[in-house]
Amino acid sequence: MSTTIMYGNTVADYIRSNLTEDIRSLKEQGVIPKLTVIIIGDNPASKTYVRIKKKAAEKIGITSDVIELPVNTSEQQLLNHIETLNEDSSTHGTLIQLPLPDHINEKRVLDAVSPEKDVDGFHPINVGRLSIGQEAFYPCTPYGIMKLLHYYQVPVAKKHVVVVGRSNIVGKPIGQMLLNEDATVTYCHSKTDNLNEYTKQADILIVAVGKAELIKKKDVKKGAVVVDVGNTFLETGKVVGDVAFDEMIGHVSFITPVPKGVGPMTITMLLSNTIQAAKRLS
Ligand SMILES: Nc1nc(=O)c2c([nH]1)NC[C@@H]1CN(c3ccc(C(=O)N[C@@H](CCC(=O)O)C(=O)O)cc3)C=[N+]21
Repeated sequence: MSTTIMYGNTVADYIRSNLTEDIRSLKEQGVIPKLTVIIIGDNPASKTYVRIKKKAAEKIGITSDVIELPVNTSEQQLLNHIETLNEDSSTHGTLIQLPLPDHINEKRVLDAVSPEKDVDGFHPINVGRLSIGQEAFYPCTPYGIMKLLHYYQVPVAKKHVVVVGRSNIVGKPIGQMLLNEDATVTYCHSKTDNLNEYTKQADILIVAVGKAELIKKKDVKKGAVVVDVGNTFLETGKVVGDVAFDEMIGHVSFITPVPKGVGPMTITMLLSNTIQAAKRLS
């Protein structure tokens, strides 16, 4: 079995070069797309991600503002910042970096972002629109996975997709996007008994759990397509996914690596959503 590695960074470069065209035509109309990221506290992983987002935005010509707030910021202060951004016509996308500190209610905060500027696709309006197949901001990671599967021409209709993980950010929405493309979808999660009885049945296996190398060769059908959404920083500084990658080579038909797999696609779809927001708002 020959294994194709689905490189997100390659697809990301391709999509970003198309986005550059969109930015050029927006600029001709006098619109400079702008993304504002709010980060609270000093979680090192969050800081890394925010740095990656800012750099990627500026590289293709999206203005990027980062509002850094101290860890003791109150929920009300955060809501005030969000309200200011909702009213600010120079900002098209607002992203609240997660996770938030424990004293802040995530739901109230995400609900406060204007759905028109919700480039993360986390507002209930956008979640609802996705679930009934309407146009919406799609959450960046699952949206990026769909683009990756399309780019590598992986057929989805009628395939049995097994999603491991049921987060609002990845697991649930990727299942819905695949359902919208006529896949048969099974969700597994932390309370699923005998997980590998399900994973072994997958034509396409999406793993979004956050446990380093949870999924081994014995858990995956020969010739399956594997998408690894994990991103665990080991103490050695290495980043690994939820799938034991090396064992899968020669066993599966397609697989995403970590790093350079889903991560760069997430960032790319954030840029794409920001440009969409700028187009719709201007
Ligand atoms: N409001 C919000 N929106 C998010 O989209 C969001 C978030 N909060 N909180 C955290 C997660 C995580 N996330 C990643 C983005 C890029 C990489 C990425 O590009 N990773 C590189 C490796 C990173 C490295 O090498 O340091 C790669 O996979 O090649 C990973 C993870 C976005 N998230």
